Amino acid sequence: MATTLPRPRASNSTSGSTLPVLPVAKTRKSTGGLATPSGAPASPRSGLRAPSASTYSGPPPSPAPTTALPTPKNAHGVNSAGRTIRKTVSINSFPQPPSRTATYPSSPLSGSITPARKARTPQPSSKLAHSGSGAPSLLNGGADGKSLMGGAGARHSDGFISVSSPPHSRSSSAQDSYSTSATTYDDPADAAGTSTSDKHTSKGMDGKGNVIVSVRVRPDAGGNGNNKAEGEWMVDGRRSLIAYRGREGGDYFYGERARNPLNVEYATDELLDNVFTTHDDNSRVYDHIAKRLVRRVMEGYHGTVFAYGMTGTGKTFSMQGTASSPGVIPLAITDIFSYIRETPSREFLLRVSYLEIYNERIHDLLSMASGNGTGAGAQEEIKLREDSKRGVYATPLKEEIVQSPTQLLRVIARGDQARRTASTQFNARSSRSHAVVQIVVESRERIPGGSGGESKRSGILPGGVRVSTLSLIDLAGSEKAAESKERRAEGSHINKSLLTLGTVISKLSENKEREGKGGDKDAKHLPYRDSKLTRLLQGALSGNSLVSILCTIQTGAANSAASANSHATETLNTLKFASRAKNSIVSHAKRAEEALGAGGEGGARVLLERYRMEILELRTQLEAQAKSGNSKVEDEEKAKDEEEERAREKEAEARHEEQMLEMQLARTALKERIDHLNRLILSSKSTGVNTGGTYSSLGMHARFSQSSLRTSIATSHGGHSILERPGSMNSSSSTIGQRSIRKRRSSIGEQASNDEEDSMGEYGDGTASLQAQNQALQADLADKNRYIATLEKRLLQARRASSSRTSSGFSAPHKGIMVGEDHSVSTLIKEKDAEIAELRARLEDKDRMLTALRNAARSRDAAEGVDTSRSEARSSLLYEQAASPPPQGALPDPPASASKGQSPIRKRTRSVDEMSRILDEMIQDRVEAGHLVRGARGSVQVASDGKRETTTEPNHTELEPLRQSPTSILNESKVVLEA
Ligand SMILES: Nc1ncnc2c1ncn2[C@@H]1O[C@H](COP(=O)(O)OP(=O)(O)OP(=O)(O)O)[C@@H](O)[C@H]1O
Repeated sequence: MATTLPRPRASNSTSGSTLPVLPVAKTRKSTGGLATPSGAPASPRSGLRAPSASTYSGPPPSPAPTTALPTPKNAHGVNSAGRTIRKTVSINSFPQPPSRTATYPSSPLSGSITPARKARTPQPSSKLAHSGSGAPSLLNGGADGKSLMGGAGARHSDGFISVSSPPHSRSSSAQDSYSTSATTYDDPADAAGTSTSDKHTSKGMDGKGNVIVSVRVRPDAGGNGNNKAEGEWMVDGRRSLIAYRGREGGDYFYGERARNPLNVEYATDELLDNVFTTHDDNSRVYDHIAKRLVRRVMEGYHGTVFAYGMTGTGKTFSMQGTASSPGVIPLAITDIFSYIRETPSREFLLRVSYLEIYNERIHDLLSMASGNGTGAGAQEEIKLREDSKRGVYATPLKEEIVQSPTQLLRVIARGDQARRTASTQFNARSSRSHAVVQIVVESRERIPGGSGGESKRSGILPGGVRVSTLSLIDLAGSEKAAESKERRAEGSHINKSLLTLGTVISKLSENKEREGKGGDKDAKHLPYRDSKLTRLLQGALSGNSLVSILCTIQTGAANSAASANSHATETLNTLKFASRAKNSIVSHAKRAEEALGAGGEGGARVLLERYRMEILELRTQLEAQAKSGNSKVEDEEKAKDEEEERAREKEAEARHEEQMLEMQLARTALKERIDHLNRLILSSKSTGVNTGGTYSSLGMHARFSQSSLRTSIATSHGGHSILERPGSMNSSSSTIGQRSIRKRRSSIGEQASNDEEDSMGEYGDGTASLQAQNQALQADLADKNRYIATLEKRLLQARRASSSRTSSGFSAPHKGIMVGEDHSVSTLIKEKDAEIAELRARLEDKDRMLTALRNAARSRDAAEGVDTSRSEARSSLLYEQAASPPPQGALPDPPASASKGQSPIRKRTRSVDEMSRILDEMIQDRVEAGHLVRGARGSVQVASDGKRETTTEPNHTELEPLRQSPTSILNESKVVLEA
């Protein structure tokens, strides 16, 4: 837009300008003191405080702006009260702007100012007449705005200003800053004739006026800017002026003065820019209209930013922006998180909701499936409620807690997707609903010391939770009747709600006017409930929050004159709305009170408090768990150790038991063995067995073969002839018989003194001797049987133990030991089996011996009745057959009487012979089997060591080693067990 400002004229006449005098709007009363009369009492500076020297460390402040400001040549137009009385003002009345290259002080709204910049003397631009007021404004005070996008955007307000955005500085405090609240709009409130300056000064005195109204001009789509309609408009961003030269034209001034006595940034009464030209980008717009407000919200104030304007004029573009030029919403989000990052003294919780009002119905954009509101049908109806703490709010509404800018942007983008848009005559993607993003900021003070302190929290915090809300609203655009029915229906709802908004603002203005006049307390009814939009905005409009209204217009128009006219009318309506809003909304926003605990505004809604409590609770639980966990772990370890110990003990016990059993078994076996051997020894010493032993020995002799007998005799007697000569069996037998008798005689003789009975039995009563032998053998048999029974019992025990050990041995960890033990046991069993077999064999022998003895006894009895002569003959034959006289010491010569008849001695001799023969046969069997070796002098020996055990008949020779060294046998058994 090639708007050029006319050169300032000497007088601020309301006419005579190069441009037609702007028509005086009905409601418009003053331009707000566009020209500040020289020395006018209503100087914007009035009431300003000088920067505090104590707080200012930079270069000396610039001279008082008033001195720098050119004195307006016409002081008229301001009545005695300082109120602008001009109804209209021609743009020609503006002072001559400085040259295009003039550098203006950076807008305080656009960022912090370096001391050098601060010290800069206001340039002529600041001398421009304006209607800035001195009303302090929280929104203007901070003035730390700097474009997050780099802030390098040059101001090309119609080519007049080229100012780089000052560097961004978070450190510049927005607190306690003030700004003038200015309006150029002659609204009804000014009807009383008070000068704008005065009015704003008074506003500044009462601390109100936290409202920013800005106007943004959208570039023409064609970009030529040469059409007639556009030519009727003049936009001076530097002076925050929009002038229309068409019908019902006028000047609309939106400038403000920034004052910040507490902050050196704004040492002077600088003009704040609230009119954005087609060259201003989103970043700059954000810096001026929302940055400070966002900061205030972070500090605990409620804030509302909304874009108002005709369809297609750039509301959505300003609020959302594009990827390359983010709008108010994304930039606010960035600033919110920057603030959190740079405020370590507090902790924050953010939750966001996003709703739209479409056809007078509220829809939750975060609960809807994306796709132009297609999911709306499934939604529960959302209603507006009001309570004293929260004001008016929509419910039920989904709120999402967000932790990063990206997350927050994503949530909002999701809502955007669900928002209803449609193509209209003026906008290919026209928003068909009012969209409200609400970001709830909860914050609370943190205990100094960071996380370390946090961990020491006891749940009692120094301050409560502050809850503030930032509402970012993109209104649907007002529009003329559309062609489509649907669009018309939408349009009528949109228009109705916007009309209600306008009405509310008008009435607010009227009320304010009444209040100003003092008396009329019957405030006009404010029709907030006439539309969902006004109802939702009720809190903001009634002054509970800081408000920034961005009105978007488009000066260019469609080609036709008719559309140009209607467009101009719409634009003028927007401008009027902006002016009225500026003047009527009186914000008395206060920092939200800190809710302590679960009370206050927060109540259940203050999630920060709830989460904090929950965290504390969980932390306590965690600590308790950790403690119990530790002790549990300790207990578990202890229990485990104990269990292991027990298992080890058990195992050791079992092993010990087994070992004990083994040892016991071994001991028992050894005992048995010793007993057995002892029994054997004892039995070998017993009288009967000893007798029998002689008997046996004789028997064995009898059974020797002749050859062996011969050899034996030859060996024994040094080759006596008696053995040399071949003899019959009988002779041999006789000889043996003689020898046996002799031996027996000698043996008996040896023992005669010890055992008379035996001697008697031998030589006196043969029957008695046989009986004794029989008894001895039976005793031996019984002994053997007992031993067998014991061994069998032991064997059974050993087998049982072996099977139990084998079964447990597989599960036991020490299988090797068990296997070894099994082996030893099996060896033992084998040994026992062999022993049993041996004993059985012995038993058999004994049986046979018994049989033989019985036979012998029977033979003796029979012999008693046999013919004596025959006996004698046999006897003589016996003696005759002997080749030589019996050796000395052998059988004694038969007494003479014996040969004379049947004497009992003879009979006995015969039966003894019989027995000897039988015994000889038995011995012979053994010898032939290789078990025995006939020794010299008729003794027998075990054939070898290995066979000693298997000797069927114990005799002196066999038992000798046992008698000598029973322990050696024990050792031998032990070795067997250990194998
Ligand atoms: N300042 C600007 N610079 C460049 N393009 C702009 C500007 N303002 C608006 N536009 C463009 O104009 C078109 C309409 O803008 P936008 O949709 O923001 O209008 P609107 O006021 O939201 O309309 P509606 O009320 O119908 O939704 C878009 O294509 C947008 O990119």
